[in-house]
Amino acid sequence: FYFPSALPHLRTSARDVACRGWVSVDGEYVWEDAGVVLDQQKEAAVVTDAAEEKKKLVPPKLQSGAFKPKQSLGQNFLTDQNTINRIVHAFGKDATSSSRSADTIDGLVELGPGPGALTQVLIQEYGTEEFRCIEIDQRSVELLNTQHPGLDVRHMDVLQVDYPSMKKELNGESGQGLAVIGNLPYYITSQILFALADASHQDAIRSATVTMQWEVGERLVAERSTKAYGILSVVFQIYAETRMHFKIPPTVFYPKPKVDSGLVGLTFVREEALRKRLSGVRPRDLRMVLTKTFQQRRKCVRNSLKKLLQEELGGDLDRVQEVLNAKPKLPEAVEKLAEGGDSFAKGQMLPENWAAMRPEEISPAQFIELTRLIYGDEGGEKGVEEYDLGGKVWRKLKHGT
Ligand SMILES: C[S@@+](CC[C@H](N)C(=O)[O-])C[C@H]1O[C@@H](n2cnc3c(N)ncnc32)[C@H](O)[C@@H]1O
Repeated sequence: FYFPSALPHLRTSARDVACRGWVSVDGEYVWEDAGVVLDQQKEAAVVTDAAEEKKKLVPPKLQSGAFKPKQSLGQNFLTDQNTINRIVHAFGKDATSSSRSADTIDGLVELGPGPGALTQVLIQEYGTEEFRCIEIDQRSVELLNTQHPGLDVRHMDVLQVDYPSMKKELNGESGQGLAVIGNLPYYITSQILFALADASHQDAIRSATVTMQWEVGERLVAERSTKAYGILSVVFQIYAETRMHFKIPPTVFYPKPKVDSGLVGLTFVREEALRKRLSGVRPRDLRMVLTKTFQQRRKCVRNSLKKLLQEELGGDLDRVQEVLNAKPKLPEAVEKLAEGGDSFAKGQMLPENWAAMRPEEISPAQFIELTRLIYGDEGGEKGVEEYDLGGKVWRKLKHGT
């Protein structure tokens, strides 16, 4: 940032453009803004090129002293317009990529808009009609209501959002699903992501473009046999296509976090495709297998699953041995998919020595087969097209009723 005192030689207007930023006053940070910005933005309205218009935006001004960031709410506000624009651009790509047919976004949800750095660009690009914001801090709700009167800002905890209802509200039963964006509060990143996975059981989520601590992002996109590979990798690589867009340094936030961040994009597979991937395996059984195996990631799955199997099979040791020596076999439907070239189904078969493998060596698709060996599947009455995938499987129960 540049500050007026450092730029005495500039013409007033040029200096005013440059002198916006956080300045320390009496040991407290306040947002300094020269006041000519709004006029300049009005002038910019004559520029017809949308990208050019975005460049003219500046992160929102906060009333000095009125909105001190709260660490307890994970408040690290974006202060760099270029980063903000890049995040919104990546969001557009995630929300319209491959697995969904329409390329228009008809339900947009921002999680934790704070003072509205992303919000104002999103409004410029997509309008307010099909846009919802979820924010727990009343100060931000008031600020956004004043600045964007047409916008629907809900004062609530992001972990209590009912995404399927919101999808119905915004785009009816048959819509494309919600496109989610957020510079997330890092203290609840994985709970937010798991809530999205749960909502995707009802086809409510189309995509999520979210910032997070760099290391958490690495786990989401990690390949097997790497240090970062774990439960997050398995779950989200089954439920979505995941990508790391770019690294975000601490310097573009106020206050600066102690860690690097990353922007991660998830394009959720549609419910129908998710059912094909799970092929009758219940998500809650998968969760149990993942928890038990990754709890002891150095051990082979034979050892970590023995106890689970004993519990499940009422202590019958012969049955336990039988399952641990079982030869994997794909269900017919999955075999057909694999023959037809479905790349997920192709990689689903477990090798014969599966019990001697460590969890980090087992791919997301193979974890589905491992779960089938332990728990069986819903091959029964309802068939794989209809069985209940569950409402709150992945997210911690303590966060909801
Ligand atoms: C990292 S800040 C991002 C703010 C703004 N989007 C930006 O980029 O400058 C996270 C935001 O999430 C909000 N938040 C924190 N916990 C929340 C919760 N449980 N439910 C809803 N919003 C929450 C904070 O108040 C804050 O505004």
